[in-house]
Amino acid sequence: MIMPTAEELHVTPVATPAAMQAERVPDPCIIVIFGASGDLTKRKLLPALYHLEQAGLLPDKISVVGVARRPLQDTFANDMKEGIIAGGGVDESDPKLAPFVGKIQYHAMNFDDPSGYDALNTLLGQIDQKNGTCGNRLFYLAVAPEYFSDIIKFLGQHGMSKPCEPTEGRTPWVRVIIEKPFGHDLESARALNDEVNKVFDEDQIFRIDHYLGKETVQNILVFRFANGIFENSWNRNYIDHVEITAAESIGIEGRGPFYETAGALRDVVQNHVMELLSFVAMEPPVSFEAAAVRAEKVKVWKAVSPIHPADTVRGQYGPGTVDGQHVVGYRQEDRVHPRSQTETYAALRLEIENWRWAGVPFYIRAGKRLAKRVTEITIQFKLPPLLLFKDHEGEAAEGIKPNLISMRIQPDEGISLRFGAKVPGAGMNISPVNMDFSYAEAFGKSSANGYERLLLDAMLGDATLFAHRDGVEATWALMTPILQAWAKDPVKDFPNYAAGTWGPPAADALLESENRKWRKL
Ligand SMILES: NC(=O)C1=CN([C@@H]2O[C@H](COP(=O)(O)OP(=O)(O)OC[C@H]3O[C@@H](n4cnc5c(N)ncnc54)[C@H](OP(=O)(O)O)[C@@H]3O)[C@@H](O)[C@H]2O)C=CC1
Ligand SMILES: O=C1O[C@H](COP(=O)(O)O)[C@@H](O)[C@H](O)[C@H]1O
Repeated sequence: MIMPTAEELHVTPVATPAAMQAERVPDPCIIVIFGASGDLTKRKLLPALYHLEQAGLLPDKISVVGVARRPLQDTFANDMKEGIIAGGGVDESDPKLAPFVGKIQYHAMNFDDPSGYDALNTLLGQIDQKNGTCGNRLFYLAVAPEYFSDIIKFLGQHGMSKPCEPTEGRTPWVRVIIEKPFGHDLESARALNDEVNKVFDEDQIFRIDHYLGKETVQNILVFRFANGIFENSWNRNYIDHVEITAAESIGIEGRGPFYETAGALRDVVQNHVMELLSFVAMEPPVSFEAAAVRAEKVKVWKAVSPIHPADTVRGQYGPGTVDGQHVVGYRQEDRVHPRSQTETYAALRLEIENWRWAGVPFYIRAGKRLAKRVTEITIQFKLPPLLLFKDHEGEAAEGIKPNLISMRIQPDEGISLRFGAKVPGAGMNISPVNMDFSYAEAFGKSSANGYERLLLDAMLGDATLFAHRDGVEATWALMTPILQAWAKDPVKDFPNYAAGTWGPPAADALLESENRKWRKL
């Protein structure tokens, strides 16, 4: 039988989205990193770019231009080399290292000085001529959020936001990656979106959330939508509740001034945790194209009922012991106010009002200086309707526990399924056991930090794993009323948890009032 072609059927064939193509090498380009002497560039961005180079995923013709204020021309490349070695676990003798470092250069300017942009533009033009980077630019704003607007505005004013004319059949591109936090509440996020959209078209803008670059986060969608057995029970009929924990054992790592204006809700809940929530709760998208995935995520956030302040908990760490070391409390950290009201811990309960999730509580907690570093999503299922074996809990057994799926985002990346098994012996005793998948065991490696994948996607123009304007505003719409309620109601009991513990007792009470408990991690 002769099958009609897509054209004859009047359907547009769906190209494999860039995010799903195995071998993807971007066009020649210049990556311009604003904030190049900062912590993020050295610890994460340059090591990530180097890992891409090692994997053969960068184009041969690529240049990296670091931009910051201090005159670092003589030392910058070497500094970045050290960052790649330390942050990327790279051996100094790696033969690709020196040639890669040779592609990095530095441009000193003040972000608010217009003349610096003219000089930068000239430099980029010269690099194009010399290295054949074809006018393609990826601007990365690895800077404090107060600089986002200025840099965007000046790029626009200096004609740097628009691609140059196509030559030799090639259409050059200009893209911008904007770091988080994208705004500090709904109003400021909207204003920033407006400013950015005045200069760049939406398809040029890549709002980064590095959680989306993590393999384990992307795997939530694969687990749900590439397997036939889970999705049927992924709803209110079978699921009792969902927990999302993003626990860190580190403190604020010298970022006092930033953290004082942020706090846990803004720093990780509005972005990383909301992304996890959307992946766990979304409906299957019609394809893995950026627009389809983003649309389903936004539907989840918009379906969340307003979160009542009584369903939230704030915490701040006091002195304590982490990994056997005494650590200071938040208020004693460098450049933190001695009576700071900033929360280093946030927990909340929310519900998603749609057909799939109505009535299922989602409990979320995130914090610094907790007992251990672990990001995990737990899906707790309902007990079976008939407890056939309830009279058979012998001494050797732990009893009938609900099924759990736990997705370990990091560390020890993997997924496990808890179910009841018969304890060997004459009786009919039941104990919980686990079926476990570990990334390290299955694939011989655990996941990278997320920046590799996202940098590559931005160079390829694939925005699937980046936040869209609507999404950013939808998550801020959820967080802003909580922030406003907290601001009106100063806390009297901070610090209310000791460093190295699991957070304030009120977070336990949030679940206990509904006869539940946080899973022990
Ligand atoms: N660090 C991290 O782990 C993470 C950071 N982020 C986000 O990334 C962004 C950058 O963070 P981070 O690297 O920690 O910040 P840093 O404070 O370490 O770096 C700031 C950079 O901006 C430059 N800079 C500041 N003011 C000016 C100016 N007026 N003109 C020119 N350059 C200037 C500094 O240059 P100079 O040294 O010359 O002053 C430096 O290169 C922030 O938005 C942060 O929220 C997001 C996730 C994780
Ligand atoms: O964006 C941020 O994320 C980190 C946590 O990222 P992870 O990949 O190490 O889990 C957090 O420490 C930081 O405060 C926040 O700004």
